[in-house]
Amino acid sequence: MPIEIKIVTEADYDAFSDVTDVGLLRLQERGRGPFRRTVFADDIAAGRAIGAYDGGRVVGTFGNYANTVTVPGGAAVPVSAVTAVTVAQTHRRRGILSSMTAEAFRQSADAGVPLSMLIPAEWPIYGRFGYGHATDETRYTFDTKRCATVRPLPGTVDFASAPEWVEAGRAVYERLRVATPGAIERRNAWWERESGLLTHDGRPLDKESLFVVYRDEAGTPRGVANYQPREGSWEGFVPDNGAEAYMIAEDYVARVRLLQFLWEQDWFSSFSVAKFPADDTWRHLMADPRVARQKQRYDVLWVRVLDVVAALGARTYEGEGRLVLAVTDPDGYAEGVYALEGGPAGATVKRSTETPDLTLPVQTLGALYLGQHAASALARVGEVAEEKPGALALADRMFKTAVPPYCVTWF
Ligand SMILES: CC(=O)SCCNC(=O)CCNC(=O)[C@H](O)C(C)(C)COP(=O)(O)OP(=O)(O)OC[C@H]1O[C@@H](n2cnc3c(N)ncnc32)[C@H](O)[C@@H]1OP(=O)(O)O
Repeated sequence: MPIEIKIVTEADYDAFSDVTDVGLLRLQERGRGPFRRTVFADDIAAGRAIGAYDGGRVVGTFGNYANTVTVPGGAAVPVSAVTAVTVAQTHRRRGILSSMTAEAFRQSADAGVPLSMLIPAEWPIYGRFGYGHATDETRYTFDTKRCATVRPLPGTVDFASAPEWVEAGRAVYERLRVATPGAIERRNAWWERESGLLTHDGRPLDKESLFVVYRDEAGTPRGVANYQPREGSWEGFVPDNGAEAYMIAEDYVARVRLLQFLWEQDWFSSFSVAKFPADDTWRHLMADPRVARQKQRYDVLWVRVLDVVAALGARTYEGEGRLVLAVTDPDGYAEGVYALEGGPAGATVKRSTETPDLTLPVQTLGALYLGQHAASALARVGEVAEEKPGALALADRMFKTAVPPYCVTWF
C-alpha cells in the first residue's frame, strides 16, 4: 500500500503522539496524547500536524507549528517551527521524511510563511532540504570554590514559588525575545510546562527544582533560573554536591549574578548550565573566567528560507550596502537572483536580472540569515562564491551581527 501524507486530525493525534515518542526513543512518554492535544490544540486545528499513513496507521510525524522568530533589527517574522519529526523504525529510508518535508514546505509557502526552522537531532539530516546551520549554544561547568566576580555586582537573587517564577520569567523572556535574533515566542503553556506546574498526568513536578529570580537595583526582574541539586559522594565527610541549572538572563550582569548565587552556595563544589548563548562576554564579569569551563559548543537552530524577498526584507543590516545575490534551490522556493539594498534602518529586496555579486545555495542563505557566520569564512569552505571582488567583505559587514544570534528556547 502506498504511503499517504495527510493532515493529522484530532482523532488521530494520540497515535501521532505515541509514534513520535517511539521514534525519539522516549518510551516512557507514550500515552501523553490527550495532554498534548490540549497543549497544541491551535496547531492541530490549523492542520499543522502532518502525518504519514500506511493504510490507517500513522508511521511518520512532522509538527509544522506556527511561531515567529526575531530577526536582526527586532522584527518578529512568521516561521514554521518544525518539531516532532519521526518515521517509524519499520519504515525508514523509503523517502517518508522527504515527502512530509515537501508537504510542510507547500503548507508554509501557501500560508505566506517565509521561513522554516528546526533543531536537528543529527547534523546530516536536514541540509539536503535546504536548511543551514544558524545558531550555536554552549554548556559550562563551574568550579565553585574558585569563582568570584571582578567587582561587586548590583541587584538581589531570591527564591520564588513556581507560579511567581513563571510570572517573572515571562516578563524577562518577552524583553529578551524582542531583542534577540533567533528567539521565538514561548507558546503552548511553555512556562507552566518548564516549571512543572502543568504536567501530562496532573503530578506536579515543581518540587523537583528550586526557582530563583534576579532583580536589578530598581526591583525589576532581569533573570530567572531553576536548578536541581545533585547529591555528592561526601568522601572523607567533605561536601561535594553539584547542580544542574537552567537560566535566562536579559543582560550580562543578570547572568553572572545568577551564577554567583549558585557558586556561593555551601556544599556545591561544581555545577553545570546548558543552553548558554554563544556570546560569552559575561565571562568578563568574572575575576578568573577560566574557571568557567566551556564543556560543549553545539549547533542548535537551522534555518530554511522559503521566501527570499520577505525574509531578507524583514531584517536590518549592521553595515550599509547593496548586493546582488544568486540563490540556488533545487526545490524552487528560494531560487532566483535578488537585489538587496540594506542598512541599520531596514532593507528593500527585489528580484533582479543583474549579474550576481555572490552565488550561494539556499542552505548558506539560511546560515547567514540570523547573523551567525561571516560570508567570507563560508566562502573559504566552498559554501558561497564571490562573483565580484569585494562582495564577500560587504556581505560580512551586512549580514554578520556583532552579537551572535541565540535561539534561547528549545522546541
Ligand atoms: C526537528 C526534529 O524533530 S529532529 C528529529 C529527527 N528525528 C529523529 O532523529 C528520530 C529518529 N530518526 C527518524 O525518525 C528517521 O530516521 C528520520 C526522520 C531522521 C529520517 O526519516 P526517513 O523517512 O528515513 O528519511 P528519508 O527516507 O526521507 O531520507 C531522505 C534522505 O535523507 C537521508 N537520511 C535520513 N535520515 C538520515 C540520518 N539520520 N542521517 C543521515 N542521512 C539521513 C536518507 O539517507 C536519504 O538520503 P538520499 O536522499 O540520499 O537517499
